[in-house]
Amino acid sequence: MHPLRKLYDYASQYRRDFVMGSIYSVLNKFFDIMPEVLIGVAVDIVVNQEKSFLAREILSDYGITSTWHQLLFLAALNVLIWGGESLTEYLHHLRWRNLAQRLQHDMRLDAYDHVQRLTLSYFENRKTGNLMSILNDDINQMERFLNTGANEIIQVFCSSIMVSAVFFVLQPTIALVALLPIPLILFGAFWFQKKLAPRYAAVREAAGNVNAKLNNNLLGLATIKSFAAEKFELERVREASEHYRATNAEAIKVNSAITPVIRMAILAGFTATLVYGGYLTIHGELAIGAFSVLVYLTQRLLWPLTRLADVADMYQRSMASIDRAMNLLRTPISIPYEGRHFSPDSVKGDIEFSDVRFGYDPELPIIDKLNLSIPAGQTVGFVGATGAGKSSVVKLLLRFYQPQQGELKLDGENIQNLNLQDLRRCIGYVSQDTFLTDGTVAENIAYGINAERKAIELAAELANATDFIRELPQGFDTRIGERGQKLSGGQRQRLALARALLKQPPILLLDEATSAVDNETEAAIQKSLAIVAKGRTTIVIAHRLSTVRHADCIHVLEKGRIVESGSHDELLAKDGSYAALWRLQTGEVAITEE
Ligand SMILES: Nc1ncnc2c1ncn2[C@@H]1O[C@H](COP(=O)(O)OP(=O)(O)OP(=O)(O)O)[C@@H](O)[C@H]1O
Repeated sequence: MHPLRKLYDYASQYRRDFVMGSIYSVLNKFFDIMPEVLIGVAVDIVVNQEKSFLAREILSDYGITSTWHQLLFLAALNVLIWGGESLTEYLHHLRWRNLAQRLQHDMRLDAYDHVQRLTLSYFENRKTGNLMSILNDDINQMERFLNTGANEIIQVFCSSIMVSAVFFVLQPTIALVALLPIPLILFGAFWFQKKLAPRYAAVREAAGNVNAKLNNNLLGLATIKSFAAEKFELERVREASEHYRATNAEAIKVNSAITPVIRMAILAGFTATLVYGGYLTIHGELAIGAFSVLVYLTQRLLWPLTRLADVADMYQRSMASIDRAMNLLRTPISIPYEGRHFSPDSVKGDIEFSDVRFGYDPELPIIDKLNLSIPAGQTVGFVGATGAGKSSVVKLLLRFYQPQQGELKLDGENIQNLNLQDLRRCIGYVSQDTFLTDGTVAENIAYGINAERKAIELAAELANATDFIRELPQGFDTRIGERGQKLSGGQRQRLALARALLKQPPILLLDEATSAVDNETEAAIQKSLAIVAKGRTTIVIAHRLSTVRHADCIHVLEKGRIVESGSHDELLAKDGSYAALWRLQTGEVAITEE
């Protein structure tokens, strides 16, 4: 589908603005062309006086034939026309620019809203910087197009038609001569446009790549510095930027050729009018007034066509951008949000995995035949080698991903039938890579909810974060920098934990939530969690076995399958891989604790 068609469908609520903007543009062009016609009429009045076209055909009915009155009439008409031109100029600018502003605002918000709803796997195959460039540059380009480009296209088109009409009325043979270059010009413009389309698509892609590179590097500055890789990265940015320059150069090469080609065609039309029209006038076959109108109008007809180059350029750039933005907006959301609404308070917390099979690549399952039942209120631990699939299990529960086979149930209902946001609202999730925003400590703990200061402080207390928060310059009101970079890893983790606890969710998912804190702090957190976890279903993932040893049940995962399950003591008694891991971590021999 053509990008304009996609835009038209998208902007259905703005169709009135499109129509009104177009009407004002057309009227404005009409008023803009009229002065040239009036010049011809003025010449005609001066030359033919009482026998002028105006006197004969229009004013004689009203008894106005004197040259002076004709000129006064013409002057009044002139004022009206200029007034009309100024008014429609104001109106078309107002319409188009307001439309551009409102549409870019809506589109940016819609696109962002849509991007937020896309599944995580969508982002894994794309570069953030590229998405940023769609949300910023491409939408801005669409704004520029509507600001000026749409009006220009309409006016170039209108002036061609209007001037051609005047030509045919005045002198059809000259009209033919003068208009002869137009098909050539239009053909040339379309030909160039076709050449430009893929080039501008490549330019936008290259711009996205530069953005992606810059974005990635700015996030990884500490690593770049620690590897003294500044030069290496500069080279990589240079490569991306050079590619952008080169693709743009390709487009410029084509674009720059348009104006000269069009100019030559215009020259042919103008010369023909001048010579042939002059010849007819000298031989009395064409009135002087008509001749002067034709000469002026040839300019007016053909000259705007040189703008075709810029218009075609902007059009193609904009189409490439609109296409990218529209495609983003039309990307299907593969995990739908819709489903049965429910309140977190109504959730008991029974979780069941039955025969679940899942792989990020469906051909390569990393979880297979997973059957697991977690009764409401229990605390369950997941341990196992790195890459065994522990995090993937909780991500399935959050419906970040969809299993290829089997079912996940919450309180006996397939989670696919539940409203996605309601499901997530009843889960407190602390991920391995905590995301903190550039706000205060309190704002970060109360992320996404309205909470009183007392509740925030209590959550911080439970996450054993109060001591370090009090030592910050403004305590709970200290700003922690982008991604919380002014805090240590362990401090960040405790804020993330406090944030999950503040929600008081019926289900808690803690994925290595305390991996970065020292043993003493962890022990303190464990004590709080033992209280918090009462009445909640809690899943704890940890490499440090001391984190999960008090869980009601511990599952050992290997290559996406549960190979051992039981309490800490039962697993030690089994003397399997859990017991071996315990020995490795503690140096203790495999004896059960009595
Ligand atoms: N987004 C992803 N796309 C493709 N493969 C992935 C993705 N996330 C994880 N994997 C792969 O899936 C497997 C399981 O990963 P998962 O994160 O579930 O392991 P884990 O047991 O939690 O590991 P760790 O203890 O290191 O956190 C790994 O082989 C990993 O490489």
